[in-house]
Amino acid sequence: MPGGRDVAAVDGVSFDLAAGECLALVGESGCGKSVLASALLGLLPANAMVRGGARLAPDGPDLLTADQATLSRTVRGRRLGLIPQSPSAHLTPVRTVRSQLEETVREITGVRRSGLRAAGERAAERAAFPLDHLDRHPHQLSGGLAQRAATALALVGDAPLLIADEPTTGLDRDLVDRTVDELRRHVDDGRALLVITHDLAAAERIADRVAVMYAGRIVELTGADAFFGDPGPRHPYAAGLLDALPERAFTPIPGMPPELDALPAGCAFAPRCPAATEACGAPPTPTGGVACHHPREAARA
Ligand SMILES: Nc1ncnc2c1ncn2[C@@H]1O[C@H](COP(=O)(O)OP(=O)(O)OP(=O)(O)O)[C@@H](O)[C@H]1O
Ligand code: NI
Repeated sequence: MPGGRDVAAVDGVSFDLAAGECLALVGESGCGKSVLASALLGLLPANAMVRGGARLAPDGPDLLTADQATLSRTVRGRRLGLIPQSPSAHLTPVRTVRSQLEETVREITGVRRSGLRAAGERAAERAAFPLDHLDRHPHQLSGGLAQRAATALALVGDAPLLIADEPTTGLDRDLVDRTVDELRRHVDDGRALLVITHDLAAAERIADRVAVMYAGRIVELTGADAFFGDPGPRHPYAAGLLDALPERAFTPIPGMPPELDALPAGCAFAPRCPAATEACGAPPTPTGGVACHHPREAARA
């Protein structure tokens, strides 16, 4: 932070993700979703402090401590793919989309020169990137096209774990559905997907489980069917997110998330929580997937 203060942008987060499973990470802007993704990819700024561990396999290297050479040679793109939140920042500005796709295909899959053009075009098609735009440079692309170019690049490696940070931003609804279906295919082929999204409709369509983040912590982690259906979310913040949807109650959560350098001593959501009690002055211990002193029971029956 400016002025040399430290903030805990992500704190106490723990989850696992199996092959063939999609976990959706949801929560309001600024709650720490992208910082968590960057930590897993070793892409945090050099002055960031990270504690804990993260492994792709029980015998694999710890992603949080692995050196950059190992990460870029053996992990990123091959075992861990990323669809970044700001695709234009991750595309190389001076090269066409075609040349970036072909290079990635060649490096990761070893396709030979004679087959590269066709393989690059197949990669573009997976992300619905129009072939007649392949010879453009990133600055000649709309936000939605840059998003699809980044998605095409990330899908090339068919990595066992794909992290997609807001993969549907800037896309029309039918392209959202197409992208979501392509990502779901990645999961149904036996790979894992961590999808970060504001779009709860997309999360409902794709996820097996849902993790809700608030002020740097996971406040609820549960099955998608239970979350979106019956009995519904148990954490009041998670319930508030769903109630804010136009197709549900369309009632926003009052107030704003706290500043990370001025978190309340107890439950960070208590100042906005309709059900807060004195107990909420102490931090809640996550129990049964919910970090709340007064989780909702099966209230929607
Ligand atoms: N390099 C940094 N230095 C200081 N604070 C940072 C840094 N990077 C992120 N933050 C802070 O960490 C918090 C979490 O940011 P993050 O980008 O992870 O949010 P997010 O949940 O991905 O939000 P969005 O939905 O808008 O993408 C924010 O409050 C942000 O200001
Ligand atoms: Ni983000």
